[in-house]
Amino acid sequence: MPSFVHLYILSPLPLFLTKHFIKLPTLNPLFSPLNLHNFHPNYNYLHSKFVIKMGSDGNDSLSLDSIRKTLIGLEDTIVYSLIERSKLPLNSLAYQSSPFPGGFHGSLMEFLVKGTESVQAQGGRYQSPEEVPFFPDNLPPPFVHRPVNCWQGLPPAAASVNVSKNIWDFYVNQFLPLLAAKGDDGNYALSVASDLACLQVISRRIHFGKYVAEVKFRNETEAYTAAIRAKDKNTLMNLLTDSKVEAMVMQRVAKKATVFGQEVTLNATSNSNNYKVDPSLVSRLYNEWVIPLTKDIEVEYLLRRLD
Ligand SMILES: O=C(O)C(=O)C[C@]1(C(=O)O)C=C[C@@H](O)C=C1
Repeated sequence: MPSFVHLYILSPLPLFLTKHFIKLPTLNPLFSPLNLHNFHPNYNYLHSKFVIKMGSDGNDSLSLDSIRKTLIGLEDTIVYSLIERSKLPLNSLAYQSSPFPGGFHGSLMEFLVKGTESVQAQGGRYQSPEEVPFFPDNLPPPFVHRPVNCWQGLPPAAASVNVSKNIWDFYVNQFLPLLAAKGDDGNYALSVASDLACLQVISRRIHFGKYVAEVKFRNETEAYTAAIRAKDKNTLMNLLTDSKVEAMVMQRVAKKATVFGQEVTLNATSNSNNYKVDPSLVSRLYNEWVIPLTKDIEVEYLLRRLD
């Protein structure tokens, strides 16, 4: 004997009511726990193991070629971000420590970067090994969890190495005065926003060295294992160094600076050697800081690879 409840469920009435009168709460799919736990995109169900995916960059397998493609893509972003920062003068007041209302003591740059990182951490930014905050202490927990959890496959001790302090120091104290012209136009917050864009992409590029090191370790496990066990930094550095690739990288970034940074005018007689950012400075950035720090990250990663 069908009850009233049965009739109600079987009738089109619930559908009609839900459609027209009852507003179900719509959860942002980013925050839904279903997004996290039902299905793990890095899990290879056929072979029962995690495979490392590279996340947002479109390359989803761990090979030297695919990682180098990502590094090449990041070159573009680095050159564009340098072009943006070079439009503003140095604005050195933004980098000098002073007391702020509310008890904060530091530079305007530190103040703004800490605040931005705190918001970005909540939005789920620092959840993969290539995304490293400059001020990791007391960051709030994320309320967005990235579904493609690309750190799953890297050994946690090795994945946690970072050179953020060195990146910050060379950028603020050595590189920025070469990039930005002397002067002060009062656009402090804008300058720092541009700095942070530069710093974040440079840091991402350098910390991608963790994946490079992982692939190199997998390709030549025996040789790397011996050097790791002997804690032999020099041998590790020699094993991972490819001077030809380094030379190509430096040439390519200089070329990108000439192509992306040329003045575009309708006047055929304009001076085509007037670049927005000096190509030799971009090459120098890579030669003196980006490549050496990437190699440091690779060595540090390898030293902890077997922990
Ligand atoms: O492509 C590699 O094999 C890397 O390790 C990256 C990189 C670089 O930073 O560009 C670093 C070390 C090598 O000597 C060559 C290039």
